[in-house]
Amino acid sequence: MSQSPHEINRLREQIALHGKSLFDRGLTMGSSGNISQRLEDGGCLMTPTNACLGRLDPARITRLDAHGRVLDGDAPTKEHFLHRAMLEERPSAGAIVHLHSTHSVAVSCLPDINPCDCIPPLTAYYVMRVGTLPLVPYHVPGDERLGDAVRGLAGQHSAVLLANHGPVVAGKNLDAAVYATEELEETAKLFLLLRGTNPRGLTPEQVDELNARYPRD
Ligand SMILES: O=C(O)[C@@H](O)C(=O)COP(=O)(O)O
Ligand SMILES: [Zn+2]
Repeated sequence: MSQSPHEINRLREQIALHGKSLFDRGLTMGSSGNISQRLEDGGCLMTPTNACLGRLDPARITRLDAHGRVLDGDAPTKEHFLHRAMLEERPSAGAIVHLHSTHSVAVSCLPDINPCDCIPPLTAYYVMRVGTLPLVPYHVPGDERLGDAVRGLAGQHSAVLLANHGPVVAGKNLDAAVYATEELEETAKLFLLLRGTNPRGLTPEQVDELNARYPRD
């Protein structure tokens, strides 16, 4: 099964619209960040490498087939391994967002975070959208080993934090992936604001109740 050219063009436009919105709000800078969208034929759309998310040309967004071969558009993001790993390990995910959002990156550089879960469950919405957030050990951007490291975690987690780099977040569609990335960034800001105050987070029972009532994709 595959989508019509009209539907694929609509998805390309959605990527460009979300990219501009994220960039305009300072959630990623320069040519940092990348977005992917699963297609029904097993392929996907990805933002091109070195492209500014604020000025994406929908026609130049890369389309890859199910084997990762470029069908059209510019050369894909250097993080194509990472996006493909996340999409392959999370069949329920329709889209992936990676940003260099400042507060999330700041958390990814802290020496004393829990690598199994970098941000505690401070709010209900964070638990509903992100859940647990493991830290992926540092690798050079675009290194295939980043894809392997993400592959090991993506089955269990819809979001991961690349050490000294930034978040990678999956959602059932692009809207959901963007909203979850935004929620992660806001919660990272809260976490940094609250550091040193011993904040009261949600209890394990409260987290369990949220997970039962609002399962993530
Ligand atoms: O941090 C990096 O270099 C990449 O992860 C990134 O954010 C932008 O790379 P491209 O998508 O290849 O431009
Ligand atoms: Zn990056």
